[in-house]
Amino acid sequence: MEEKGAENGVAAMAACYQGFDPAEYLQSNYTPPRADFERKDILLLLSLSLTFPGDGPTLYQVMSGSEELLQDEGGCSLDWTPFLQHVCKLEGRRPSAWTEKAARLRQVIVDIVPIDVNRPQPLAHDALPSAGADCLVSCFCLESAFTRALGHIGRLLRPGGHLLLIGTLGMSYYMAGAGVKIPTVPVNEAQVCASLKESGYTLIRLEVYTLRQDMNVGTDDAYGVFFVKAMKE
Ligand SMILES: C[S@@+](CC[C@H](N)C(=O)[O-])C[C@H]1O[C@@H](n2cnc3c(N)ncnc32)[C@H](O)[C@@H]1O
Repeated sequence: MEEKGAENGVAAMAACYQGFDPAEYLQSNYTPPRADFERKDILLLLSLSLTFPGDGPTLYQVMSGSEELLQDEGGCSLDWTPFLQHVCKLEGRRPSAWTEKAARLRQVIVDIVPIDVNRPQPLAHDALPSAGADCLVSCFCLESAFTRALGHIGRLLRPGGHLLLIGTLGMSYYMAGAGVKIPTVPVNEAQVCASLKESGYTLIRLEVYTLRQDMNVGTDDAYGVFFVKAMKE
């Protein structure tokens, strides 16, 4: 009975995501006031970047981890150039190095594979080396089933491997397109820590950023963002 309920929940969520509009999502979350390179307090959001589960339409995660792409091969509307330039700056490179970084990104992203964090085995069994990945990076993707999803993605990591996680605090929904309201599980800092522990991770570092009033753009009800570095036990 419980299993059937969970299956229905997953199916309902999958139906919601049919309406996910990448252009709207990027406009709401990756343009000012939420992404503003003039403001020092927001830049933290971009400085912890590397990738993995549920990247969706965004690329900022992979810019530092390897060294987006570019406008518009997939019909995506956001110009990632300022993000690339900013990551170069954070890394101490000259801003003009962004073109090299973009080229390198194209080289090192070898594949994009489907993942479903609701499944105990989220990736196809041969998508990763059998020992597991050294590092997983997940940004704003586990909110639909936080603790369960944390446990599932942990199976992709080798023991001693690292998890870099970014997520929202207190968010019960977000708008992913006109009229597309996606329900999420609101968590607070204590719940994040407890879920990590329950799922077999050792917390190394937790940072919290409280969203400023002007960053409430009406597309979700989050009060903050957390950044976690953790190790799989
Ligand atoms: C809020 S968006 C985050 C997009 C992007 N990672 C970012 O940092 O802005 C949520 C993402 O979670 C992905 N997602 C939703 N359900 C998922 C699931 N069961 N497994 C993996 N990813 C999922 C969606 O495709 C979407 O890209």
